[in-house]
Amino acid sequence: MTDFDTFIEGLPKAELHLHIEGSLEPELMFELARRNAVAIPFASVEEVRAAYAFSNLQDFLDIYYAGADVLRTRADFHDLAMAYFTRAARDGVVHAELMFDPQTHTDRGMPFAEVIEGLLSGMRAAEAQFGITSSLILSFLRHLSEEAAFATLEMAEPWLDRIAAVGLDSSEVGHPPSKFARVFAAAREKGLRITAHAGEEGPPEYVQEALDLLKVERLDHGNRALEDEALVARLLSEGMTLTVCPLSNLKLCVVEDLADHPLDRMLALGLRATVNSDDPAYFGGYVADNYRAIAKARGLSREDLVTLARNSFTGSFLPRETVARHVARLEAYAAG
Ligand SMILES: Nc1ncnc2[nH]cnc12
Ligand SMILES: [Zn+2]
Repeated sequence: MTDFDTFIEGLPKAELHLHIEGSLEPELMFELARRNAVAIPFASVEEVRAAYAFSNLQDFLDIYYAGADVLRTRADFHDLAMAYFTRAARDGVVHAELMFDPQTHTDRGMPFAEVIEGLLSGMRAAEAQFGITSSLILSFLRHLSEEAAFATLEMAEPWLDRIAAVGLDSSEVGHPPSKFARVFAAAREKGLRITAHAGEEGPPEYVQEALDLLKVERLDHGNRALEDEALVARLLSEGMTLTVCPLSNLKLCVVEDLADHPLDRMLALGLRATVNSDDPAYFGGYVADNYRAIAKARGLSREDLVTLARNSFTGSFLPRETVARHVARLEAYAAG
């Protein structure tokens, strides 16, 4: 490992864009399939990995939702979360804001309580074992209806003090943020923070809608915002954080090659970009792999990496004082 790799792994960082269901490694998928007597259409871990060749977001989502079917109990969600934190600890993650998709589970008969209590239990165990703090982002599936999103928000009511934010994910094109304006207004009224996927495959207009109608406090992906100069100016003036996912962008063909990735252009423009893994079990890398891959592809400097890590704290939903503490520790690390 080079000094640069060691520097990346040791860099204290927050992960702000991670779908916990997307951290289900094929090995754990097989273990859970066996434990829960669920049939899966693959003979081996290698066969599962070979199936992970995607030409767009929908290709991936089809296999991602199918994979989640092995998750059947509270213990499964605990184990899933702990597997992620165990891996993230090695990558210098000190805080993670986990997205979860309740509808993927409640729609196949799992009680919301089992899902969230399993995750919360894994999050407590990770804090005790690794010192990693975390929070939850309840993500609505945008290919489903507004009514279904409202029902999910209602299910979450008893746990609202343990949910930091709501998000919006799944198939973007054809499901603009405007479809969920009323649900997000209700979530804001309940004191939840707001984020949403926009501009991954969808046009700049979807980013505009996420800002105007959902009132997002940060933007998941946001790549296509770069197509609109006025929108970039607005993101700059609002100090918006973008949760960028380089390996995801490569695997879902948002970019053809990492050498074409716009991350350093975002930084040069002054946008508050961060680096994240999105669905690491499906895209071939956890957060430090993403830092390494994009640093190599775009020739990022140590200073750029420190900026990315700093943005991960300032863009988090943590209280100001906690952010300041993390940033001070990061600056001390960067100073050597
Ligand atoms: N990259 C992504 N975009 C939209 N929805 C998702 N769900 C999980 N990963 C996603
Ligand atoms: Zn995502």
